[in-house]
Amino acid sequence: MFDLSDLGRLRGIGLSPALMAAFIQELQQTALPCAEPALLRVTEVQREGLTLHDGVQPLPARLLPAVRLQLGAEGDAIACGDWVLAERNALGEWWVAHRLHPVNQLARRLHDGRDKVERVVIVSNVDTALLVMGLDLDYSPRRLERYLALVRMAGVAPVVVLTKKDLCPAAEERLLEVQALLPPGAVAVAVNALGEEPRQALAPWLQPGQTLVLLGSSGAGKSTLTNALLAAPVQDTGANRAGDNRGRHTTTVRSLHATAEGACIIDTPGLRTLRLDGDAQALGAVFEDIARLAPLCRFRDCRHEAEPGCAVREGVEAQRLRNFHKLEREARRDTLTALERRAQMQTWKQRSRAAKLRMGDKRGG
Ligand SMILES: Nc1nc2c(ncn2[C@@H]2O[C@H](COP(=O)(O)OP(=O)(O)OP(=O)(O)O)[C@@H](O)[C@H]2O)c(=O)[nH]1
Ligand SMILES: [Zn+2]
Repeated sequence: MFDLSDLGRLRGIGLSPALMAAFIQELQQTALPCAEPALLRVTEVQREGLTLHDGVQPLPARLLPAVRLQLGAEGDAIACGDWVLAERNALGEWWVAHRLHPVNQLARRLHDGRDKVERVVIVSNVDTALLVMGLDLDYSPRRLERYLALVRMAGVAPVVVLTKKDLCPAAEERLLEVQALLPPGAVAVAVNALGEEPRQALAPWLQPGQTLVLLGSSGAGKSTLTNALLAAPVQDTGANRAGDNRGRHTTTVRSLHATAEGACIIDTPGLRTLRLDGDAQALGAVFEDIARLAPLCRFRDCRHEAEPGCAVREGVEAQRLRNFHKLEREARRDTLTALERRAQMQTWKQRSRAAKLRMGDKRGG
């Protein structure tokens, strides 16, 4: 179906074997939208057009209206990181004919006045989110909890990178403090982002075909870290745009950088201001300690605020609980549109069905 010689190139812009397998499966169930589709990755979304990448060069493209309409009807949109099938017409213009199902999406909520919330997809198909936080004044376990929750609700694996280790005498203690906030299996590292350290410390997440995004406040060290991980330093990421491809081997689209190891980093402005998409229910699930203790509260519907006999207030650090409540309020305040609410009910139902099945398994075995 595809030219296999393309696959090596696509690997360099994030095509993993797992993604490829998912796409093949999807395409076995879908009629091919065009005769000779090329598999390409979206590296930038503009108001009118898109930039696609074939692993060698950026290609300006447009979305076929039918594709836009269909995505819109599903409350979805094309985003940086998406994989698509596109075809070139007789005029040499690229048109996107099909968007392949993303394995995950980081989305953001925008409030439009009082009662309308818009979901904006920022990036798709991400393997790892590097949560970047400086060990200087930027250091805030509460903010980190927020990032961890938001990223995990989107199904993206977090790795915490504490930068400016060289400037912080308490680096080791803070690393321990952060490790205590992590879900099982997640990792935090402390580095001096100005040196070679990041590449070694992050090697497990930089395998060829991996896609990473960096999240963190301004000044946390995201650009410094990106430069430390890239095949060749990008002097000024902002100046390195699509038109500047001077035949270099590495990708030169502004928002997608290849690392020395063959992973790719997506850097998109949308990720810099963060109010990620998520609901209160899902939030509860990613604060595992709270979820674990809640059934032990005296009242079934305990909100862990002022109720007597609250096991959560007893067992969870006050600041962490306060932060949880804050995030929860935020998630609730994001009033959902009717459409979103229906979609959400559907996932909740599926989830609780799956959970019941799991419980049944446990009891049975
Ligand atoms: N000493 C030291 N300085 C660092 C380290 N990481 C980043 N810096 C410095 O911190 C400043 C901010 O780093 P940037 O990489 O620009 O931060 P950023 O997260 O990209 O910031 P925005 O682009 O505003 O989002 C720069 O002056 C870096 O040189 C580190 O590990 N050690
Ligand atoms: Zn309680």
